[in-house]
Amino acid sequence: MSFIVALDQGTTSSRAIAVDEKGSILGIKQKEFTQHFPRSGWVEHDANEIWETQLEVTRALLDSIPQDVSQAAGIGITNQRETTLIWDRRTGQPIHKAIVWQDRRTSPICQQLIAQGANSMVQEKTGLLIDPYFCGTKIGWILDQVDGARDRARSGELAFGTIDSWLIWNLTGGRLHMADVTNASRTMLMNIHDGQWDDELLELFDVPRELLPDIRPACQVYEETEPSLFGQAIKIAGSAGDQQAALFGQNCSRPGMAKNTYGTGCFMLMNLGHQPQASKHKLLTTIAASPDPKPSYAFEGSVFIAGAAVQWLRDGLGIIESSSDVESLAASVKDTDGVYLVPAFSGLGAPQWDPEARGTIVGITRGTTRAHLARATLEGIAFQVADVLEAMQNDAGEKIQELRVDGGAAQNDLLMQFQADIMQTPVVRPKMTETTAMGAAYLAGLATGFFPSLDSIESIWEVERRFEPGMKATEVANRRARWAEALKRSQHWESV
Ligand SMILES: Nc1ncnc2c1ncn2[C@@H]1O[C@H](COP(=O)(O)OP(=O)(O)O)[C@@H](O)[C@H]1O
Ligand SMILES: O=P(O)(O)OC[C@H](O)CO
Repeated sequence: MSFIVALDQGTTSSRAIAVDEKGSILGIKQKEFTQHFPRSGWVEHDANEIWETQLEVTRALLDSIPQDVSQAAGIGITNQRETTLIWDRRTGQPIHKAIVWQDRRTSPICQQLIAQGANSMVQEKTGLLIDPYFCGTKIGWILDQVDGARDRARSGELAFGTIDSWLIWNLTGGRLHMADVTNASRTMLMNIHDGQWDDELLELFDVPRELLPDIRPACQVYEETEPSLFGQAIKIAGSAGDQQAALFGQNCSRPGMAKNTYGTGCFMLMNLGHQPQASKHKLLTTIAASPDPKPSYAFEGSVFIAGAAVQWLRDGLGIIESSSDVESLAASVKDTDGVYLVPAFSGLGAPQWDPEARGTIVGITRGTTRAHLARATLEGIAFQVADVLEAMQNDAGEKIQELRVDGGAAQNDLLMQFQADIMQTPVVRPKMTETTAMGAAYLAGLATGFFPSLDSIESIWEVERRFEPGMKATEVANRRARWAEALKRSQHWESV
């Protein structure tokens, strides 16, 4: 029986998953890797460690399943997006650690570009808003900081890539330097209307074209892996940024369908079909993953801190032992007793886009306990998501019928119920929780013919639980007004 391998290279771990033609998972291997925080607001990854952990889990997966490597129909890749890497084409060695999507070091450069009035051109071409989140200013930072890098970039000695590019480069032994179009749409260098690198953007961010990979569709047989890596060559047949892969894995195939992933951050995407609408409410327009050669688009609201706030309760405050303990602790009190927690630990993403915001807790009294803080943390995640949903509905001009959810924190029933209540929209959790990896597996499976058609994958998606909104409208309005006040107090904090 043949199978597909999905490589899911996330912010905190590298994973490999094998899937059969019914969409059942044959095996999963996962390994965490080191997070580097060299300064306040900086986050880096060692790209060699990313590749080594990805290779290790893939080999371990292939060893653990009964099938032989020769039965692997293809590999699909999905990855943390925007994380920026430059390496030497000759040695294959990075010239600097990868600058992670969460990193805020280029905030002053972004503010300068915004002050110059560059935002409207950038938004019109890329669907993005100028922010340190994206690759453009990160590439410039590395080229300016590493001795001789700009000259070497111009002479074609260096290669830039997001993590999809880096994995494919290594999987092919340096034969292929490509980025899939969904990842390329997050660099701030690609025009989403023609799917090409854009000269005006390259000039604005001072990025030499010689650095850049070829842009390829998300669903295509690109190349084969180096035979020595897994004992024999396997086709690399699909690649998408993890949030676009999750939208595809959640079967949000029709315009208006939306999903939200609760991982380190929260990422809500809504299918726009073939129409690249511009947001009026500070959402992003991005390329969606699709087997259709005609480009598909999505609105995205990116929230930087979600599950990471629960990790902070665990590692920073030490008030829970594991992330899942937050649910019982939060459920031990009936409400937050007026406490609001805004988890703006690395600024605010959508819909505020305020890199100067910082985390805030308001409403603390002598009676506040760790349980109230735990509950306020979960509610803070949900309020951010509700703000994004509202912006998305305003942009779309229609109500989103249901929100499909996935990611680590989507397992938290209390959070999901509060989410449905505060958005007044049903929340639907599927049985298959590995939607990101499944999205990559579907892309590779469709490109190789392993999955014969879109219909064959649609039947794989099934509901596990539906959370119906139950809170009274007056209470929702009151809670959201209080949240808006708390949010105001966190904004612009660094520049106050
Ligand atoms: N039961 C839970 N309640 C709330 N948060 C949780 C729970 N379980 C896991 N998390 C959070 O989910 C995140 C991990 O989810 P995952 O989807 O693996 O994230 P990522 O892909 O960003 O690494 C962590 O930040 C963790 O704190
Ligand atoms: O690796 P994740 O799941 O935290 O996702 C990160 C996003 O792709 C960042 O844009």
